[in-house]
Amino acid sequence: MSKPVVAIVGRPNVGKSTLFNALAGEMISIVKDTPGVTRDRIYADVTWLDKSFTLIDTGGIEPDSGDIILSQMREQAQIAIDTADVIVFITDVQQGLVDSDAKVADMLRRSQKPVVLVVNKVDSVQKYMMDVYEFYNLGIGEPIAISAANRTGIGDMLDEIVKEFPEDADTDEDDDIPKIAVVGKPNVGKSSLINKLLGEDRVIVSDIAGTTRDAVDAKVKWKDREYIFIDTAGLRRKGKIKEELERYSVIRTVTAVERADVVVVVIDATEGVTEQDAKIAGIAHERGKGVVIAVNKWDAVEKDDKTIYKHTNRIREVLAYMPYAELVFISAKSGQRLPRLFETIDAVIENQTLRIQTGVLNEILSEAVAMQQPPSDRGKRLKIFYMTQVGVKPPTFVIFVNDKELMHFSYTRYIENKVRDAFGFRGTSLKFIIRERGEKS
Ligand SMILES: Nc1nc2c(ncn2[C@@H]2O[C@H](COP(=O)(O)OP(=O)(O)OP(=O)(O)O)[C@@H](O)[C@H]2O)c(=O)[nH]1
Ligand SMILES: Nc1nc2c(ncn2[C@@H]2O[C@H](COP(=O)(O)OP(=O)(O)OP(=O)(O)O)[C@@H](O)[C@H]2O)c(=O)[nH]1
Repeated sequence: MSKPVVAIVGRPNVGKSTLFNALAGEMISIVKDTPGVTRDRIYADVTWLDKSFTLIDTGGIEPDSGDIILSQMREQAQIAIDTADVIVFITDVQQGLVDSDAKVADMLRRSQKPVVLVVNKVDSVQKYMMDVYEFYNLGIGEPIAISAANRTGIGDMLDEIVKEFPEDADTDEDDDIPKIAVVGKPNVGKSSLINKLLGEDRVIVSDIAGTTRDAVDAKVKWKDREYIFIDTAGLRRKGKIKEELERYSVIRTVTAVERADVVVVVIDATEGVTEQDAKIAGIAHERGKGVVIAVNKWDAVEKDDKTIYKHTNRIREVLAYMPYAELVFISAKSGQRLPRLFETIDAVIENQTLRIQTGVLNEILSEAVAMQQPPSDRGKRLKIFYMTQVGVKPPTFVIFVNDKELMHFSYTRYIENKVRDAFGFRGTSLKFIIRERGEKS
């Protein structure tokens, strides 16, 4: 099941960043070791009780004349309507209810998306509670009073948010069909790839209306197997400044990746791999998705017998945090090696759901421990009791030890490599959880 997406919408200065940081700072579990992934306030992974979601900030409004603010708020709200499962509309009790709030509330109400109305800066309940009731007039439900700065009311707000999540997002009738997100920088050939897949005889089927306004999911059949391709191309929205465009395309990439089983990161061979490619691939890595790097426009590269090695090495270097990623050199234009792309996607799907028996895992583990002694600290040596696989997508393992503090990142990496040597797991990240024996799961 893909994680729900929650978007924050609100006027400038109502406290969106403060709220975002409060949520992102304390309750998120992020993988911090992905180089090349800058974390600004565009998105964060939040966990509340037993629920996780992706929080996005559609932000980026310049405080300016009233008219511009309103039009930008509409734009922001539209992005939220397009991409989110739940919208958090945040207002400010100290500024009071203003006209643009009412207009945006109308828009949100018409979208029929679940909306949680939040009134911020209620630093004192006594002082402001009467003013909070005024926000009922927006007609989008009961206002929840919070103070983002003091971190009060946040739990109640999160309760309301998670209540709105779809019971089980698996109600989709296409749910057994693997979902493949095609992501990448502008102009790398994402649309060309999807068009090629749809255009050839062996691949047509239908277009199904996507969940979002301008993303179209395409159902593709290849060798009797169906796939749903999630297209993120054509993210250019007219008349937008560069920064805003970037934010929008990050949001769209994150939400597409969230829905996908496997992510095809398209890069442009004629340009070579860049930091921006690393950032985009990092979004898939952090979310534990299957990853295939499609090196496109291979037809346009002048080649000698070393070209492919040079490209491979360079990509491995820039994407060093995901050595497991599969590489395929393709041409969306000529269709070259598209069959190979499908074969690779199939293999990655299989690896994402591969389960290894505990007995077999522990044979690998004892061999690994015998070959390289676990680390020790101040006379105390790490003891590894056993390991077991507890999940898939991505394959997740728990290693039971005597003392968590003694388990170094490098030793976990060593065990990961041994597991990979034995079982491959190409194309998928692996997750390791270290637990002390006796600790509850
Ligand atoms: N009194 C009070 N002030 C708050 C609270 N939350 C945020 N603020 C203040 O409100 C101001 C705006 O907060 P931000 O979080 O930057 O607001 P924003 O909505 O992200 O603003 P933009 O980036 O312009 O869209 C800052 O000075 C915050 O310190 C609160 O709960 N109480
Ligand atoms: N030589 C060559 N050119 C290609 C190939 N694939 C795409 N192109 C060209 O690259 C340009 C961009 O292709 P698009 O498919 O529009 O790229 P995109 O990633 O969808 O771009 P956005 O919509 O901006 O995100 C076009 O001029 C294509 O003709 C390829 O395999 N070989």
